[in-house]
Amino acid sequence: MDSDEYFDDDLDSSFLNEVNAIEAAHVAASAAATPRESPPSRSKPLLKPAAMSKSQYKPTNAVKLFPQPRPLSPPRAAITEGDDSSDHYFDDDPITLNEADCATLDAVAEGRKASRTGSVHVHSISGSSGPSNLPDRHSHLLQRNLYGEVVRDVEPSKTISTTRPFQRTRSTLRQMPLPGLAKRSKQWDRTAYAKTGWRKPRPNPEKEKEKEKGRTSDNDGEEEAVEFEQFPAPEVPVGLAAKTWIYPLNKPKRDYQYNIVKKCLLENTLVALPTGLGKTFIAGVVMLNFYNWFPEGRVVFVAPTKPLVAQQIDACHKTCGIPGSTAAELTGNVAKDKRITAVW
Ligand SMILES: Nc1ncnc2c1ncn2[C@@H]1O[C@H](COP(=O)(O)OP(=O)(O)OP(=O)(O)O)[C@@H](O)[C@H]1O
Repeated sequence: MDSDEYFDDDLDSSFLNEVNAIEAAHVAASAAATPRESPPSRSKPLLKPAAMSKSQYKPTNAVKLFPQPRPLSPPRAAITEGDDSSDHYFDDDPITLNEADCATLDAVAEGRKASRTGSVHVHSISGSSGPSNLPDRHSHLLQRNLYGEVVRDVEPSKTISTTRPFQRTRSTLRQMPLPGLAKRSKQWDRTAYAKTGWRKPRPNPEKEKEKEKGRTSDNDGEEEAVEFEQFPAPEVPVGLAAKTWIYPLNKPKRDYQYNIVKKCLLENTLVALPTGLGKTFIAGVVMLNFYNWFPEGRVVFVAPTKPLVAQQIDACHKTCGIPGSTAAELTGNVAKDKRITAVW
């Protein structure tokens, strides 16, 4: 929208001429009071060629320059064609342009337009280090230092490929071992493991000697492994008490218990029964008969735990009638010298 079209509809030409005359008188008075001087040359980008009038200057398609909008714009009817009196509106504007600056602005606008359409080109602006792709009129785009010298890049900039924007590079940090992880020096051999399996640790003779010393020094507090001597199997004196055997009747008679007891008295027997079916009672009845057959002999009952040993002694006494005074409990808590006196 042109600023000259503001007052075209409502104001007639006589009124506008009158306003124009008043404004011209004010401008002449202010010009007489302060003599006008030509503005000094500026270093910042300029917007209007100094040697061009408003009618002569035509901005390109890329850069369209508009004067600063004003609340009161001169009517078109008051200005005759070819009259340069309207240039004072531009003279009041502190920004002026020369041709080189306009060309620079054109180049910037063209660059922006190209970037919107997607065709991005990165030009090398490394100065004298290589041939520049920019024409001479774009020398203003070169980066310069405070002394006006062209700043050189450390490495010449590379052209970015639009077909492959990202290029994979291997990080150097991955190749370095982490501080918490040690480098693997051994590999797991499954075949060797399948052949050998877990191996028991070899006994250390020095440690065994230390254990032996500890056992001899402290016999009361530790459980020791009991050693047994092998004796020949006893021969049953046929014709004496072995001709008869007894079976307690203080509990209901069960045929399987009775048959197992009879079998155990005549042969070596391994009894395998579910729990709670009276194995302890069967063992007590067998021990009772051998107790009667061999009054000077000894019956040894072996159990894996101390409670089972105590349970068997109680069952032999209460169920089978074997006196408890004749029974002795041998565990690891009993000293070696007391074992002989307790049993034999
Ligand atoms: N003939 C029986 N008549 C009645 N009760 C019996 C008889 N025999 C054993 N009992 C009782 O059955 C219970 C289990 O007996 P016992 O402890 O001898 O079984 P067990 O097979 O030795 O058990 P575990 O396998 O746990 O040692 C006990 O209370 C016992 O008094």
